[in-house]
Amino acid sequence: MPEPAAEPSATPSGLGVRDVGTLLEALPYIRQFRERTIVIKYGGAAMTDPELREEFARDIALLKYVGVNVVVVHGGGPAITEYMERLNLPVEFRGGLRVSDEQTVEVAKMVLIGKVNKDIVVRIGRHGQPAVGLSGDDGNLFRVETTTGPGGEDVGFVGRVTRVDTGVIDHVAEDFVPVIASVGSDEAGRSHNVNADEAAAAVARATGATRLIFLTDVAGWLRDPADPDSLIVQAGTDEVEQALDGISGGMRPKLQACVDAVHSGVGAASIVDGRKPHSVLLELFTDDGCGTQIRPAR
Ligand SMILES: Nc1ncnc2c1ncn2[C@@H]1O[C@H](COP(=O)(O)OP(=O)(O)O)[C@@H](O)[C@H]1O
Ligand SMILES: CC(=O)N[C@@H](CCC(=O)OP(=O)(O)O)C(=O)O
Repeated sequence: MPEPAAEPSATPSGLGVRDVGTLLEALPYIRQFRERTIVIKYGGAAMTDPELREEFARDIALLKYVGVNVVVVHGGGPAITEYMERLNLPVEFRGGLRVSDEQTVEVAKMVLIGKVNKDIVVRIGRHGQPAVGLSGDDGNLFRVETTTGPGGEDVGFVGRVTRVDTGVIDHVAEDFVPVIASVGSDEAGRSHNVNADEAAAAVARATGATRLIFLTDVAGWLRDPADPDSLIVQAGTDEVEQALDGISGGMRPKLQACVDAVHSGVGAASIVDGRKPHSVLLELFTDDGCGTQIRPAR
């Protein structure tokens, strides 16, 4: 069979005009985000599929390479649940937060810091940008306070981030990509489990980030959670606040985190589909973006 004819406008490298167009479209955004801080919350499906994990690491390496001060904050809820079940420990969520006794916090720390964090660090490093793993305890990064669920439910040792000391992030980010696991301690040194969406918003706020991006396992904020085509492409913080009471599951802490971040000066917060390869790059470097973007109220 004859070889398919090359696109008439293809260059000797095989790149077509359309690909060059994508690069040109990205250029003003690369310029806009150069030397700016962008916080990426990593979790959900993008973290469970090995191929997507690799693509994510490559995208983060690329961002650092083009001069973006990229900071990764990660969760790993499904991995914690898997280990809890292996250890025959009960798994319970209230208001989107894991009910965490002392043993649960211990498992969360082992899984997030020991396993998930190191996996991300190794992958980004293999793509040419050395990364450094941190938790809320490193360099006194987070101070937390015991919190309750959204309806005042007792959830045990779950922490609300009350202070972020960005010193360690600033030092690390000079040469490395900081990768932060969402655990921290209170004033008395007691370890707490922290919802990673909330940790990401706290980091974005404290670092004065230009953008905060959440990767998740749906297309974004859906008007109807059962209808994947009902994506809300853009919303003001006021619209999110009006809708919050009616939103269930993990989308609630995510949208709350978007609102908190934008209220505290982050330019925009986005929720993008982590099942789609390169969703972070599409959101940052294309005119159409990808997923839901939350902006200050008009
Ligand atoms: N209106 C909504 N739009 C999108 N997802 C929603 C909505 N309401 C509830 N959800 C649920 O929120 C989930 C995403 O939150 P979560 O599971 O915590 O994500 P992650 O693990 O990626 O942080 C979705 O898989 C979906 O089941
Ligand atoms: C208090 C609380 O719920 N902590 C979360 C921390 C991990 C997390 O948030 O992971 P995802 O972002 O992957 O959901 C948990 O234990 O699951």
